[in-house]
Amino acid sequence: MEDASPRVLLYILRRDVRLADNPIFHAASTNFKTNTFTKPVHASDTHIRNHISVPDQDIPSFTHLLPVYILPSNQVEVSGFLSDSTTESPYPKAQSRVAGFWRTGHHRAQFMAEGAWDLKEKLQNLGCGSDLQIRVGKIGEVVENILQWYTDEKNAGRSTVDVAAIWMTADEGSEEKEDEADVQRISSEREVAFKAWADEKYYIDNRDLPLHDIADLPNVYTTYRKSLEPLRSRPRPSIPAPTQLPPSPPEIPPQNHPFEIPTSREGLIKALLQPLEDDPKHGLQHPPQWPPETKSSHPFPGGEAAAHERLRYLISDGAMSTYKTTRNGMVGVDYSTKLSGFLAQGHITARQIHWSMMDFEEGRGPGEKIADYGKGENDGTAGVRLELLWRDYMHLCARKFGNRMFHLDGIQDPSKRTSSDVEPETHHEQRPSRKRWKRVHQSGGLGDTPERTREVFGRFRSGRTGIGLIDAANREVFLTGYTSNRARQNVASFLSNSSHLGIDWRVGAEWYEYLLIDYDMASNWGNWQYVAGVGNDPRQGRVFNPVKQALDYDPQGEYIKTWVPELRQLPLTKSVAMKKQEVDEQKLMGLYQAWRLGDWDKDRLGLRGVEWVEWPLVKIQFSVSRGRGRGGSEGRGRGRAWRGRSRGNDRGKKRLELEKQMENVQIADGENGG
Ligand SMILES: Cc1cc2nc3c(=O)[nH]c(=O)nc-3n(C[C@H](O)[C@H](O)[C@H](O)COP(=O)(O)OP(=O)(O)OC[C@H]3O[C@@H](n4cnc5c(N)ncnc54)[C@H](O)[C@@H]3O)c2cc1C
Repeated sequence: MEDASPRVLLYILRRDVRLADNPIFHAASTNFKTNTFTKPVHASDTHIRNHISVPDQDIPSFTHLLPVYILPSNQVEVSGFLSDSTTESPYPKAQSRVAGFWRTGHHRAQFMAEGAWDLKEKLQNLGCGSDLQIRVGKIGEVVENILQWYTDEKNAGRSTVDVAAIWMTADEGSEEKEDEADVQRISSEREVAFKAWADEKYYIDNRDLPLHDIADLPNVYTTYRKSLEPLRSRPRPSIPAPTQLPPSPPEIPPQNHPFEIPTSREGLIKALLQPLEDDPKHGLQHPPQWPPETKSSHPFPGGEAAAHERLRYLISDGAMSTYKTTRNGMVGVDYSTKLSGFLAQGHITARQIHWSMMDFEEGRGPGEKIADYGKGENDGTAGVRLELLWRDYMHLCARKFGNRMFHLDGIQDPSKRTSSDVEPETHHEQRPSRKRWKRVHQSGGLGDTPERTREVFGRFRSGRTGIGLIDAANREVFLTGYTSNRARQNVASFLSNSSHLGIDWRVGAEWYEYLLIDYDMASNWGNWQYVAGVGNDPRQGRVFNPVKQALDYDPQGEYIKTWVPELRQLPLTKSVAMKKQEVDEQKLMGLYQAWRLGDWDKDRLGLRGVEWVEWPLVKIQFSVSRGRGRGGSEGRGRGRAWRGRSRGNDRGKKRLELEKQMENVQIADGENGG
């Protein structure tokens, strides 16, 4: 006679919070006894894969599915979930290693909660008894508690449930790998089958890469990209969303003491945000304030539904097709896709984005009114694919270099490099000596003091350095959790480069980890390293001149005025003839660095005596002249020539020809540093 006891498949979710294109949900659906799998739901129906080959021995016999989304206590502060406010959390605070910031801030915490709740509702709406459980704690401990609870209940005669297997999706970070190893060990100790599934949220499936060993990954993105072109033919088909799943088990283990899981989306958000409210100012004397009439560039809630809504909009409104010309923008919602947060949490996959673009390119699905509809790959969709490959590349770099990503010198240890690490055409065989940074807890040996470095870093975080572009970007990211790639590059360069602040780049990366809605371990730490010049790329970092960059990418001062409202009333044009206005170069330079404003403007704007105006952290000498070529050189966006030829760049070019006189960068210090 068949054993009638419920057999549970336990699915531990981390950054795979979606129903569609999720191999685990798909396998649970198709291998469940009453398999009634029917129709997929998303636009890429034509490119779906209904059968994924999983060896039979990997599929346990199960009758119920228990999906559990765990908020890991080392990355997300969980003390807001304590059932009794007088109890202490058993876990150390989820704070960063170097600067001690919370590791997950408001913006991402809320986005994650929204994503989890969206999936919970999706599962419930399948109407087959499925649901998502949310738990907090150390992942291994949560799993152990679940297994122990079922054992105890069975021993006490209150339940007949057995856990048949544990499945989870592998992830790249070292902490994630440790959690996976813990779960595997616990499974093995308790003789429960375990399977770590490949993470399928990337553009090119790892199993299709032309790499025998991760050590073979080229250290230069361009080399990697060229080895994979044409990119459009690379992604695997996506997997449809199941319409039916095994039900949740009859008994479900509760959240372990001393925590309690709220029963509403709002309650979940509140519990996540509560510990962060203790110090809403982050120890900053002047935390950024929301500027009047300013809208976020990232107004999207988290979740699979919102991700697909955004994707559909990008395609049907044409923003995907114009991406190449708008991607260097900084103001508004549609200059770039804003899909990064969804990708980071696994609310959507890169190949789903690819297949939706493919539908458009081949004249299927939404977007009929757009000129490029049905005309194959266009500059915009090709540009998005290139970016998605950057994301893949960062994640592969994380695999190749592992924990070295977090070290001050990154992976730039000459003794560990081989000649094949060097990009042949750039002839950078000679590695420069190690870089040094000003440190926040001890002197970096550069005549700096940690007190002064902390003070400067505080002004940087507050958006009060005196450099318009940097201040706008830092205020924006603080208030919204998002800022453009262009802004991020400038900010990272400004913090870490010795000709500007020269501060330990890791505290910048930690600050971003805290703030970013789209924080992704590999993309964040990889990009910071890349700009700081400690990454695998042979060039020694990207030195961006934020004044020249503002002129190229914010030629009308729109971005700076959006986030630094103190400068909004500064007129940037002057009359040169009847009805003829011309850019007032002097004023524009004053917008980019307010110390350059004349006394009359300072008085009029109420900026006289204001610290970031009168005592900027850095003064960049930069002048404008007519009819002369641009001088100097600087980091170009990740070496992609076309990125530099932005819309803003062309406009700026028409109006102004600049001569860069950058040699004279002064780091304001001591008495005039404020
Ligand atoms: C210092 C610094 C820190 C960063 N931290 C993160 C991070 O934590 N998480 C993150 O997703 N991106 C990070 N980026 C990369 C990039 O800035 C963001 O991915 C991008 O701005 C997100 O906006 P979007 O979705 O509109 O991007 P789009 O321009 O629309 O690009 C499409 C997608 O491509 C991917 N992508 C684009 N550029 C990069 C890149 N340089 N590296 C990796 N992936 C890329 C993203 O997934 C993005 O959603 C960082 C960049 C810098 C310079």
